[in-house]
Amino acid sequence: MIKIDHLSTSYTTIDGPVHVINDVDFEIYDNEIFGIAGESGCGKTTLLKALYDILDFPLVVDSGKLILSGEKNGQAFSFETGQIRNTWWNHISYVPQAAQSVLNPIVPVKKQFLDSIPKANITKEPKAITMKRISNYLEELSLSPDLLNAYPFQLSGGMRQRVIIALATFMSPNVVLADEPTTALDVVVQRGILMMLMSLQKQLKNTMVIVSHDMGVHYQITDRMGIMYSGSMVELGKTEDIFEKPIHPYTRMLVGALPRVGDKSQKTGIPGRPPALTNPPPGCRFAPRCPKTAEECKKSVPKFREVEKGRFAACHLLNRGECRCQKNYSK
Ligand SMILES: Nc1ncnc2c1ncn2[C@@H]1O[C@H](COP(=O)(O)OP(=O)(O)OP(=O)(O)O)[C@@H](O)[C@H]1O
Repeated sequence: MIKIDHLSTSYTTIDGPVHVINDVDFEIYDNEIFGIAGESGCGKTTLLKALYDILDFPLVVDSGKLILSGEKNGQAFSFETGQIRNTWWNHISYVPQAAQSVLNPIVPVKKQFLDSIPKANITKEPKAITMKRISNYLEELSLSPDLLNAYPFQLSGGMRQRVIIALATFMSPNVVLADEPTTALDVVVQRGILMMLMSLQKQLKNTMVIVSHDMGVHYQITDRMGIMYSGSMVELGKTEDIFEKPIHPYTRMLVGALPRVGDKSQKTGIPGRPPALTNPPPGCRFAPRCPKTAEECKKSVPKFREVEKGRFAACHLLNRGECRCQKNYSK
């Protein structure tokens, strides 16, 4: 499980701190695919970096912490912010954005695989055995072991993405974080990557956290999801509930903008733009774009709270019983 405990982070810039994650507080459970959605620049990648403990200058934690805990091979573990990096690959791994360009193009895949295995694990067995395990693992993922002798520049984008996912999951980490795993791939390859992630999660029975701005990706593979807006979590719940009964006006507009089979009505985007994180409005940050803005929304920040069991949202309208939407999207 990952507990995100009232986490706030900022980037240090010459013009002062840019507050990107603001009092984010939720849990990601064991054995689930959790999605994080939201417009470009809302802080999805920053949150994922914090989950992976890439909290290096200029990104700093202002308050709160993260706890990664669980059990692996019968052994309980618990790591906090600052310690999580000591267990990279073993308990948590990361498929970064634009992962296809993460592999060194002129180093054979085999060497990159071996380099990714923590030293403590690799010295326990002869290299030939490790290589055999890697080959077997690739075969399990329907990838040819011949890939190990290839250089990344010889592989297609989709194949490089599969190799990165294989690398990230080889040590059976409890948590795999994937940032936009299907971006920049054609739809057929995208589907293959999504299927690969889903079947890996079933096989490893671990937790996957998928960041994507593509609501279709969340609809297809996530069990629960969180919607971020301007550095905060505005809604969280089971994916099917988010699509069927969105609560927050932002989620309603996101879901309402999706094309549906048989629906010929013209789709409109969300008017306006998210506020600059350097100069956000007081109160609810969505208020300037919200069709239901009230005076209260302009003055105070709505609390992110449990609205019904397992369902969280941050909206003043909830107090007035107005934040409900008709069933409009079924899974
Ligand atoms: N190193 C940095 N210094 C200052 N600001 C940064 C830095 N990195 C990111 N930011 C700012 O933090 C905000 C959130 O960025 P982040 O990459 O987390 O968003 P995102 O939701 O993942 O966006 P995208 O979907 O486009 O990847 C953006 O406004 C971005 O400009």
